[in-house]
Amino acid sequence: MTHQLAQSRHIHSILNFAAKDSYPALTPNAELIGRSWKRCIEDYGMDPSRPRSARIVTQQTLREHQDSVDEFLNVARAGVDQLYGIIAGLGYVVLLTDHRGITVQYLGDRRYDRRLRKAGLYLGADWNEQYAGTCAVGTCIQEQQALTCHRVDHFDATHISLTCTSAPIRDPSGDLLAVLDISALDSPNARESQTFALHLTQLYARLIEDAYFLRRYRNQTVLRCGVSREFVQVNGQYLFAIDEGGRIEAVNTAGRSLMPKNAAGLIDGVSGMTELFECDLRDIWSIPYDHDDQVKAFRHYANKDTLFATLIKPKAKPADYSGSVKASNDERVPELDQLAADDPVMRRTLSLAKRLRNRDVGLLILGETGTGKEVLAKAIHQSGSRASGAFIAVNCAAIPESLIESELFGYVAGAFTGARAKGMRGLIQQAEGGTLFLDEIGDMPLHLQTRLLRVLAEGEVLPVGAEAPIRVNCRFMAATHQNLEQLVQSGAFRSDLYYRLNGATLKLPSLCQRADRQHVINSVLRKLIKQGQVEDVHIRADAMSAMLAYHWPGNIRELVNALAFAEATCDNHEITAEDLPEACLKQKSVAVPTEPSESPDGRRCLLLALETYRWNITEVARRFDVSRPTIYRWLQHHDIEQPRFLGKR
Ligand SMILES: Nc1ncnc2c1ncn2[C@@H]1O[C@H](COP(=O)(O)OP(=O)(O)OP(=O)(O)O)[C@@H](O)[C@H]1O
Repeated sequence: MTHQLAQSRHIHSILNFAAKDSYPALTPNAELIGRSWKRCIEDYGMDPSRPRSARIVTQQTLREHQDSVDEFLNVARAGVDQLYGIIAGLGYVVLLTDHRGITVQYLGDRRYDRRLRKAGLYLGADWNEQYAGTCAVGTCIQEQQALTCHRVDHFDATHISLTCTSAPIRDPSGDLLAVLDISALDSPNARESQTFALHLTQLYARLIEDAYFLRRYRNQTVLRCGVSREFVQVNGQYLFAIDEGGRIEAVNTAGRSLMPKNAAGLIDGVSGMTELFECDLRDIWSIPYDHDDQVKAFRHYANKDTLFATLIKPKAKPADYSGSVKASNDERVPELDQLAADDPVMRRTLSLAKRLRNRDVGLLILGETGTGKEVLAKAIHQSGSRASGAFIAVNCAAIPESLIESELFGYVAGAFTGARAKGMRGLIQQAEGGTLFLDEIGDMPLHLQTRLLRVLAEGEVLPVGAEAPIRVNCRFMAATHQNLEQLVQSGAFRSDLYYRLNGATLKLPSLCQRADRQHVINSVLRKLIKQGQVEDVHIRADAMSAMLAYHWPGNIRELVNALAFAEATCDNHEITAEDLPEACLKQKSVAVPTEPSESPDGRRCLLLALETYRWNITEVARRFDVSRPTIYRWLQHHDIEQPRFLGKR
């Protein structure tokens, strides 16, 4: 049959499907492929009689996608190379896409470059289902499971000679991180020819996922379990990153299958190893790290299966954290590392903070109120070369305008009525040798911005009433929840001061957007216990589920208050959902909505997405599964103006 004839038959069978709503062939994937075809027709409005050519994104877009999974790609490369070594001779290519379906790593035979590129089996290819129709990568993203999309399983007639097999790779919080795919331009008609491809892709997806898990938790003890004593050290499939109290910080996909879940699919009822296995803490810590027989047997509480476990040691900490000017993002810096677990935005923020902690560039920290801007500034100060100096925090919004000047710059004796007889050293001088943190910098009056600029530009301060300036040597960090660029545009903030302060921008996501919310909740509680602000309590799973679902408008500050409240009201040292403030139980998360409704939450949610994707309307449209015109309609509806300074994307 000619390719053209095959294409027109395919189009006919899809039109037939659309009329009858049943997938034609009896295949193991029939239901799943049928669901995807339906999405293509009904949700994405695709027309099967209009095949589309493969789409390769621009170099710039590709780089943005690669940058966002940079650390993961470094780990994955070895797995992709190995897999390609196995299948290259069989005519396959290997694609690794991010969770949005953009191919960010690729290996294929250079001799067929042109054909492979044309077919979309290439670096930068967009295999999102909404663009490419039913295909292995896109449908794997939608269905969150491994599959083979063989020849006429594809929706778009352009792809019906391809055979493609994909498997999901998840991050340690269980969210989809990437998709591993092997594809070939031509293949035998029989679908069974791809059974091996499916197993191989799933195996390598797991190996890459686990390598990334071990990399992310290399500074923590990992309990590795498996069903075979002999294989547990080389291929124990269940991984649990644990803290010194045996509490589970993270779990890989296989490990998650051992955990009890509630109706919403959230891990429920278990927060520590001793609740999962019939053992106590001594049993776990008595597994010898450096011994011939490093394996111990445990029984699972629920299914009574015996699993064998081994411990993987945390990597040793470097002897000296301070002093080195060059910090790589791999380096462990405890003050900073403890602020986040596995959230991509926080990882980028902390990696930048590590690189810049010993430099005197101005840092601008952006985030909603209560997201921990001051905590981050302090951690940077404490982990940097100015740690022996003072950390002085000034809230520009909290000091009355009439006092800011004298508070910041100080004054000399007799400078004004009511001044202290001996004069006063201002906060800038008090930060000598250390760090001055200017919180809510957007509230600084214009005339004081001019004076502050002089301090930053010339390194000297002129106290009120003084005749000669005094040299100062401190680092400046500033923070705001406002849009400083917009304030600059409107003339309310000096642009020269903005550029001085903004040597680098560090972003803090709101708590409801963070993928490591569970880690934040646990670490805030541990900190409160350590500081003696609350007694030693344990969070029960129902309370944890409620807290994970709540949208935390007051961010970590609200979390601190909620935990303190819950500890005060709970019995038996155990926080249950009933002990939480009422608000936590009423409102659910707005972090992953399907559509911004007319409510204020809908507006907030749209704004969050716009900010997350830096006003890239195409990305935001993709995020909500709608078209670009719909996003523009929503902007109009919610009266949201696109900031001019970003220009059109
Ligand atoms: N990682 C953390 N661990 C424990 N507590 C934290 C953490 N981050 C923030 N907090 C607590 O949350 C509260 C708010 O933090 P912080 O003052 O740093 O936020 P902020 O963003 O500067 O707030 P604002 O914009 O209102 O000034 C404080 O009580 C702080 O101790």
